[in-house]
Amino acid sequence: MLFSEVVETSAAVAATRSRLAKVAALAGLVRRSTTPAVVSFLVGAPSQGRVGAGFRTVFDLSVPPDGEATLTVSDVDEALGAFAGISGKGAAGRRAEALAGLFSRATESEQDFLRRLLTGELRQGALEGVMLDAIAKASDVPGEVVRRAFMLSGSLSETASAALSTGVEGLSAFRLQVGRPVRPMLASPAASLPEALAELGSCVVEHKLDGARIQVHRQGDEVRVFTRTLREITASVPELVELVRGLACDSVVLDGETLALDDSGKPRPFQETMSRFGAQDTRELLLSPFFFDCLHRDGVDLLDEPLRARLAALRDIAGEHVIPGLSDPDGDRAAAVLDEALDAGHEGVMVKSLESVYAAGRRGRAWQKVKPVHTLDLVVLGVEWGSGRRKGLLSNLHLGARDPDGGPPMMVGKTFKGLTDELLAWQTRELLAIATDKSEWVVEVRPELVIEIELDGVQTSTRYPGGVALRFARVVRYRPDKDAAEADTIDTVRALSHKAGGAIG
Ligand SMILES: Nc1ncnc2c1ncn2[C@@H]1O[C@H](COP(=O)(O)OP(=O)(O)OP(=O)(O)O)[C@@H](O)[C@H]1O
Repeated sequence: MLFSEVVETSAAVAATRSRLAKVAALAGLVRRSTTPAVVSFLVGAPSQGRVGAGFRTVFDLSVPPDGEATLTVSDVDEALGAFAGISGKGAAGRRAEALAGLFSRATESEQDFLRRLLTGELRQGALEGVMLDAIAKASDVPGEVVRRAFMLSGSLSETASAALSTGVEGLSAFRLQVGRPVRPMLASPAASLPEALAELGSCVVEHKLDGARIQVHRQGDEVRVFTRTLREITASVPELVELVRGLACDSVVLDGETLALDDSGKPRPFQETMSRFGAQDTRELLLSPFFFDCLHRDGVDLLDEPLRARLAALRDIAGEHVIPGLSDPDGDRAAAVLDEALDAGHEGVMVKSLESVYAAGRRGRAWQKVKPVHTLDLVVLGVEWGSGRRKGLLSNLHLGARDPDGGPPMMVGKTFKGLTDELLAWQTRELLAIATDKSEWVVEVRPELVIEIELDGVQTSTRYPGGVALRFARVVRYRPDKDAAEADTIDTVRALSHKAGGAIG
């Protein structure tokens, strides 16, 4: 298949706002291609990862050739694979040469696509859901079956190949594999604790800790740790690896939360926990794990077992490292668990149906979160230069909600409240690094950074494109553990405006 077909389909998908049209265009291409790379290219996830700003000079130097598109998808896939394999002395120069070689064979629109693909500016992160529908359509397999296979494999191209070649049978054979992370099960907000209890019936009420999600896989002595976005962080968290190696089992997959505690056992700020996952080694701050689920134990998959059975396995294996919780409490005792969690400095509680299976990658009603403070995770679209005490610093943030159909995020408000001096300095540095346009007042940025915003409510607005605006928004923190494809959608924001007077709390 010619690479230009991928480029054209991508442009067609970007140009339409209709989800059905996007699915149809993607399905057409997936049906005609046998190369898994097509799927990765279309969702903007090249297998060799992204390149840094240094490569911009290569892009600038490459002269668009005249003439026909001749590059095939395999040509590009091979070239990028070879590029990723270059390492050692003088690697930077040789990598630049390899890219320049690829670019010299590409047409102008292909060069533009490659440039955006490699720098992460294709902005198609949210296309994942649309692509799953397209794979289902292209292979004539029910969407549910495709989605489950993807959640278990974490790979869109693997899912697409299996769907096209072996259909339902092949996809149903996908199993959890110890060592390969699965998409975490997610929670929905509860209206209130009593309502969650009434809706779920037999349930467990657990502390909701404010740390970072971890998924731990152990096979024999080998332990691997992954984040919420399935990024491997094994090397950064040796104390967790050591602890899991000491548990009494041969193989296990555990889901949980990790955070740094202070001497009195209270959680330290979220930023400090996240700093352990970065490039810097800040190991003097030890992380503690709190597990809340067990997906596999000694050769047996537990995903399809009810939570009651998974928790029994978890308590057996992880004992003192299990998150505090209470099964089948009455209303008063559940309220006491919530008070206890808040007193301990945690966010609230999770209420989970004890009969529910582990729905990987799904945000259903089986897990409900109860927190007194309402927050949204939004994408930073731009930021205004500060004045007075904040002169020289990027201050007033432009906030966007995700378009669930893969379009660009929609602005829903601005805020400069809640930013500490430290955060102001940090965001000035980080936002300038991803700037796409700078004027005297505003710096526009690539919509990549997710920020958690506390708000009093949402009101209808004619000023913003989504028709809604945040009321009294303030910054809680940045969310480096989430990417833009996981930010809250415009539908979630709009739903808040339907609450009485738009006020929440
Ligand atoms: N007992 C618990 N059970 C499940 N998750 C928990 C628990 N305690 C803390 N968590 C964390 O809470 C998260 C869900 O709540 P919340 O919506 O506040 O977090 P989020 O990361 O903003 O959103 P989400 O993960 O739902 O997209 C989980 O992903 C997990 O990291």
